[in-house]
Parts: sequence; C-alpha cells; structure tokens
Amino acid sequence: MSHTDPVQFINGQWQAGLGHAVSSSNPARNEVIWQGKTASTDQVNDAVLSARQAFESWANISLEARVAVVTKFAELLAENKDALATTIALETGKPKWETTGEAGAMVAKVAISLKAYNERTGTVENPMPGAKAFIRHKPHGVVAIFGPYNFPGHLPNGHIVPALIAGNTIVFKPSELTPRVAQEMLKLWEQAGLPKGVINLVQGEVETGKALASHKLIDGLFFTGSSNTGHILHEQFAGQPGKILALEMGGNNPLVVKDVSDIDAVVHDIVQSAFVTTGQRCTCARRLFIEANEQGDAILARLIEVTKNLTIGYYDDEEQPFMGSMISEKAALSLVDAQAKLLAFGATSVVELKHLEVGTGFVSPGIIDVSDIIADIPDEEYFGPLVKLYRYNDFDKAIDEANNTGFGLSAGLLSDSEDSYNHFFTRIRAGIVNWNKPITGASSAAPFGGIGASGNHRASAFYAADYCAYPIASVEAEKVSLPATLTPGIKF
Ligand SMILES: NC(=O)C1=CN([C@@H]2O[C@H](COP(=O)(O)OP(=O)(O)OC[C@H]3O[C@@H](n4cnc5c(N)ncnc54)[C@H](O)[C@@H]3O)[C@@H](O)[C@H]2O)C=CC1
Ligand SMILES: O=C(O)CCC(=O)N[C@@H](CCC(=O)O)C(=O)O
Repeated sequence: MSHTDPVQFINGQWQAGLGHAVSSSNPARNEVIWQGKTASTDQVNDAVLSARQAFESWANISLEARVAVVTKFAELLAENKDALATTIALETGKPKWETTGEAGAMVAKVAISLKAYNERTGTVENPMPGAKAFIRHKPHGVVAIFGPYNFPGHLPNGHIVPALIAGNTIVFKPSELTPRVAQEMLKLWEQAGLPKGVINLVQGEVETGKALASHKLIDGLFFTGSSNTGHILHEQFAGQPGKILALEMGGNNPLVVKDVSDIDAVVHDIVQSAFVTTGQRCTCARRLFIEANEQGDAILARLIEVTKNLTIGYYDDEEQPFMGSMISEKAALSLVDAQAKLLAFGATSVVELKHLEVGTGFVSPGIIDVSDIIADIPDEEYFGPLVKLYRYNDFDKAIDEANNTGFGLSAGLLSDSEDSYNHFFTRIRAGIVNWNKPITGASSAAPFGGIGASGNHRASAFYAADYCAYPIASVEAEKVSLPATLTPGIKF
C-alpha cells in the first residue's frame, strides 16, 4: 500500500493519481487501510472523455449484451460478497452483520433494476390508423455519479446499475472516506467484462468532485449525499435545463408515537429508526415525538433503559454489536458539538451521547429533550445517533411540528389506531411514510426519495430507471401515404 498505487480507473486502465496524497482509515481502530493520490483535473477530464468515447457503442449494443455484463457483475458480487462486506466494515466501522446486508442488497439491485427498466422505461407499442405509435427510451450519455460514505457500496450501486442498463457511461466519484470500497467495486466491474471507458473511477476530495460536476461534457449527475452539497450542485446546474440532475439528500426525519399497547415493540422501532448504522442513515429518525402523559413516560423510561444497553463494538467482534463506530473521529466530535449547542440553547440531556475513545469514531447513542426550545433550534440534520425528543399534548400540533422542517425524506407513526395513521398520512409531508415500522430500511423495490431539501423530485431505487433514460414518442408508418381526409385548403 503506497501513495503511488494505481487507484484511478480511467479508460479501462488502473493508474496512480496525479493530485495530492490521501489515505483512508478504519475509524474503529484508527489504522490506515488505503493510500493513493487524488485524480488531477486532467485525469478527471480524461475520464469524462473516455466515457464520452465509449458511449455510442455501449448505448447501441443490444440490451441483452448490456444485461449480460450487469448479470455477470451480480454473480461476481455474490461470489465476493464476504470480502466486500469485510472491506465496507473495515472502512466505515459498521458491524459485519450490517455490511453483509449491504453487499446482499447490491446483488439484489441488479434484478430489481432490470425489472424497473422494463416496467418504467421499456418499449410500448400502440396501434393507430395507418401507423404505429411507440414509446421508447434512450440513455442520456455520460453521467457523473457521486456517492456518500454511509452505504459506500449499495447507494452508488443504486445509480450505477440502472445507468448502465439504460446505456449510459459513467464517471464515478466515491466519497473520499471510502475509496477502498469503490476500488473493489470497480475491480468487479472490470472482471465482469465492461468495455473500457464505460465506467471510470476518479478518487479524490471536494476539488475532484468540483472538477467532475462542472465538466462541460457530462450529460447528467446522480448524487447521493448531504443536503449542503446537493444544494451547491443544484446551483451549479442552474441554467442548464438539458442536463439531468438527480439529488438524494438528507433529512430531519420525525417519528411520532401515539396510543400504543406494546411498549417494547415501540421502543424497538424507535431504536431501529434512530440508532441503526450508528445514526448514519439519511432515513434515521432525528426527531422523536412522545406524548406528555403516563404512557409516554413509560415508553421513555423503557427507551432510556434499552438505549443505555445497546451494544457498541468492532465490526468483527464475534458477538456482533448493534452499533459500530461512526465514520471518523471528526464525525463523532461533530455530534458531541451538536449536542453541546442544543444544551446551550436550553435542551435537557436524557441520555448523553459520549465520544467513547480518543482517535476513533466510537460514540454512545444520545437522547436530548428539546420540548422547551422547539422554536429556537436549527432545522439541521445531525448525521449520527442523537435523537431530539419532543413531548407533546396535541396530536395535530405534533404533526405541525413534524412538518416544520425544510426537509422531507422519511416520517413515521407508531400507533395502534388506524384512524390516527390515516390522519397522519393525510397531513405529513415526506417521501417515505411508515406506520408501525421503523423509518429506516427502505425497500429497493419502491421509489426512494424525499421532498423539500431532501431531493429534487427524482426518486431513486425502483424509480432510478426514470432518471437514467429519456422518453421518445414516435409515430411510424412503413410507407408515406396521403391521408384519406385532407386538411382544408390542401389540394392534390
Ligand atoms: N437521500 C438519500 O438517498 C441519502 C442521503 N444521504 C446523505 O448523505 C450525507 C452523508 O454523506 P456524505 O458523504 O457526508 O455527503 P457529502 O455531501 O459530504 O459527499 C457526497 C459526495 O459529494 C462530494 N462532494 C462534496 N462536496 C462537493 C462539491 N462542492 N462539489 C462536488 N462534489 C462534492 C463528496 O466528495 C462525495 O463524493 C448525509 O447528509 C445523508 O443524509 C446518505 C445516504 C442516502
Ligand atoms: O436505494 C435503495 O435501494 C433503497 C433505499 C435504501 O436502501 N435505503 C436505506 C439506506 C439509505 C440511507 O439511509 O442511507 C434505508 O432507508 O435505510
């Protein structure tokens, strides 16, 4: 492992970066696990040009030929599932049970994307007098794909697979925090026999991202990441209506509890919503609404108990922990800082989030009561295991407050009352709305996207097919012929 390692994949060749030295670490043990140099602006340009050059033949080979490569990739992923799950765990700090699930979701993505391609962007033929009407779809061209660190395999894969099936070529810029996962994924695409230039990998930090996002020759950009970066990209794409931009961003997601009989089941769904993946899911519950009554007190007491007992540990612990480390010590400290700011505003700590070990991303989960300072706190996503608690008296006011956010990714109600859910569903604003289920763990077989600051109405997962191709309407006849009835004023 050295900084001169070939970590960029451009036009079918592995090559060393020509930018500055970077590395990636296992955040749980603070060990360097990858080194390289960032892609220079020239290398980003080469990657875009190689994708451009590969586009025509990739778009024009048969769908079957493209599907054969993508299917081979799924087979290779399945064969290498354990190795990939280990790398994801090593680089993110997530426990192995979770990263095994992530690698499995990557395999499943291929069949789901094929189904979505056919259902949403396939060919439709309609008869009409003297002609046929067709709806067909074509790929956009060269697309830039940006991935986040929390699901460094599954989420970029959710753009890459449908983009390739549709016939696009790709320049992939993974998170700078997870370059090793990206490199392993690309090696599998290479082995699957993807023609050179069809997928390119440019590793680097923000400046590499900027060079790619601002490149004149990309036809689109598919982004999963923070709302801040998504907004920057949206501004950058302003005035370019011809380019497709799909933004999957964060949330400040509400979970409301009302009238429930099974307290343990409720606490389970709260924990699974707020703390899974050490709170590093875009769908995680960030705001928890519990009634200010006796039942609410009982739920909270049990939640405190269960939260304090959640196990935290290394990705490879034999007895697997519920939570691993956060992505970095920096991320862990930013959560400690967020908690301190809320306390300074007047919030009350219910369970304190603590940084557990210097030099690592380990934190314990936290619950902070903000009921008295609702009006003052910023509408921000704290991307970690810190949930804000609101005690409420009036269900409608709780829903108003749940909607009092610029985001709109996921939301949920835990309640035994169907009427309450119907009322909640009618009023709540979010792209994912669940009843008596955790608000994390969204299905790849459904659309996945949010409103407001969470997305730009280009839902991913099953609907990713929609942003990977544009529709073409055709009316076609084998011979040109005079219509039986002529338009008034035309004489033959
Ligand atoms: N809605 C969704 O589907 C999901 C959203 N997320 C969100 O992602 C975030 C966590 O991921 P991060 O990696 O921290 O996101 P991030 O926004 O920091 O980075 C995402 C990607 O954008 C690149 N980038 C950053 N600044 C850039 C710029 N100015 N120009 C071009 N590229 C730039 C990064 O290098 C990285 O490749 C959270 O906010 C989370 O909510 C995460 C998973 C799913
Ligand atoms: O993209 C898909 O195939 C489905 C969406 C998905 O996997 N969502 C996960 C992870 C997204 C995140 O929160 O980072 C989830 O909802 O837990």
